[in-house]
Amino acid sequence: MTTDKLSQSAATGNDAAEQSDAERVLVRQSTQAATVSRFGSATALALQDDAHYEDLRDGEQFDREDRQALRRVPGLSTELEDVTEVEYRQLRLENVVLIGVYSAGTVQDAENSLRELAALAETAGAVVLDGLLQRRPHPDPSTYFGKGKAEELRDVVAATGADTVIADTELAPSQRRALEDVVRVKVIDRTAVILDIFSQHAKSREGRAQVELAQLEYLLPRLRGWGESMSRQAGGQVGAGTGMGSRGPGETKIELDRRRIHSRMAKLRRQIKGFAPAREAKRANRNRFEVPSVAIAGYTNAGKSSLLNRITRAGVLVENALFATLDATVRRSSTPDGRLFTLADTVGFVRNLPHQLVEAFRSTLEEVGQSDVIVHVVDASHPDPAGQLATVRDVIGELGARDIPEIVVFNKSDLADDDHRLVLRGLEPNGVFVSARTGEGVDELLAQIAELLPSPEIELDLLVPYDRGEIISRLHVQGRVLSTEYEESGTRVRALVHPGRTAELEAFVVSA
Ligand SMILES: Nc1nc2c(ncn2[C@@H]2O[C@H](COP(=O)(O)OP(=O)(O)OP(=O)(O)O)[C@@H](O)[C@H]2O)c(=O)[nH]1
Ligand SMILES: [Mg+2]
Repeated sequence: MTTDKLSQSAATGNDAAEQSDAERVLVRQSTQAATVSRFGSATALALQDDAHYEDLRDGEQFDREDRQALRRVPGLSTELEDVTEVEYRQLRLENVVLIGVYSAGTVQDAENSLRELAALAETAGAVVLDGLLQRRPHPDPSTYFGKGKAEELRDVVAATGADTVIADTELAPSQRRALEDVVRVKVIDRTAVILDIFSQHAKSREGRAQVELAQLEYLLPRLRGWGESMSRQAGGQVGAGTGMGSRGPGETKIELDRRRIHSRMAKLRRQIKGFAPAREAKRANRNRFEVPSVAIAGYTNAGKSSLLNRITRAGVLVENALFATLDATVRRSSTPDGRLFTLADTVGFVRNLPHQLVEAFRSTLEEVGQSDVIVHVVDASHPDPAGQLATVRDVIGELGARDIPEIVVFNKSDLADDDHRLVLRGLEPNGVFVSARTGEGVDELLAQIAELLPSPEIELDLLVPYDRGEIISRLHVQGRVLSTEYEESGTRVRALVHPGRTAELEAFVVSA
């Protein structure tokens, strides 16, 4: 990563930058229809006017004049006269053009997907200059866009001064190379962007190891491609800072042969396995004391961390960016009737989540698979809540967590008007409308959690000596105390406890 790039992406995390992003989005939202993108950080696409939006809707490329009228970052064209120019190009902020292919009948979906790609690109630190959709039954096997459109794309790239093209679906290595040859700038795909975001954000050692593993997995089949056009274009400095999508596991590693990459991957896998026992121990500890667990799952940017903060005042990073959370956070909370439970924040889901990451982030998502209740957060202000619900449920299914009781939460309900609420109700009649921002619905959510949490069910009659006060407190928190009497030798308690806890209480049981 270059210095420019560093300070640029660092800036996206600070308050001032976020503030101005938010302001821009707010301005826009007040002037546009409710169905328009709410990806807060997708300001580049968002700033484009309605005419442009309509054009995207048609899937047709708008004409040159219109395009010239779009917001542009001033600068020279970066069309390559010669591949050696690339080093110079690296010093600049990445300016990207997005491309997507959709087949008939899925215009809306293609649009939302491209909008989401814009948010992803911006989260990764790029500036989105333009977005082009082409309608065709399948992406062209050789250049993704058809030949004619690929040439038009080359003109758009030249006219906008873009230095990177991002395709909305995963490109075959050969497609990427062929398209690069046509457009003469770097071409990457959605998967590369997501991997890049993860590599920027992962903080823990485990998270970093998992991201590197995912990157290597992605890279492996593309080695030849990188060896040819990319290493030429990028001067071979993949890890050293060719920017988005190529901040890989490092220059030398790229040049390693497959076998050495494989052995690096094996090492990472071992490392990751090594992290598991600590996590397991933590979880076992929770299980031993029978603290039930709740996992907050949901689409990226739905407001999961905000909700966790609202419920537990945890101070977890909330950011109007995708994938703000990449490491699991677990906090304690309690039901209105005082029972303790753990609440886990999780990494956000996204459509077309690179399969390498589904695997790699299973550890974070394990919290979901092992929880007693899943709080499934949906962004009530999102244009495609049904798509979000489906994507998240697919992954929940893959985790083998389908049978875990689920509470659907429509968060950001402060942004949803009555009509929108009606639509959401239709999708999920039992959904709870919540706003992490205003606090609306949070009590109702807590009440529902309390209802679904496994409740203590074994009734015990105990006599607890006065010097074992901690047992009484724990019974209050983890079980349900039915009656208390103070006798000469201790406290006589009738309480409901979880099956797993009876053993440690045996010594205090009063025989009938
Ligand atoms: N208006 C409104 N905005 C909200 C609400 N909850 C969250 N947000 C905003 O939505 C954005 C995303 O919130 P996060 O809590 O980071 O979302 P997340 O689901 O944890 O996102 P990732 O960790 O990136 O997957 C932030 O800008 C929040 O301020 C809400 O109830 N109302
Ligand atoms: Mg989060």
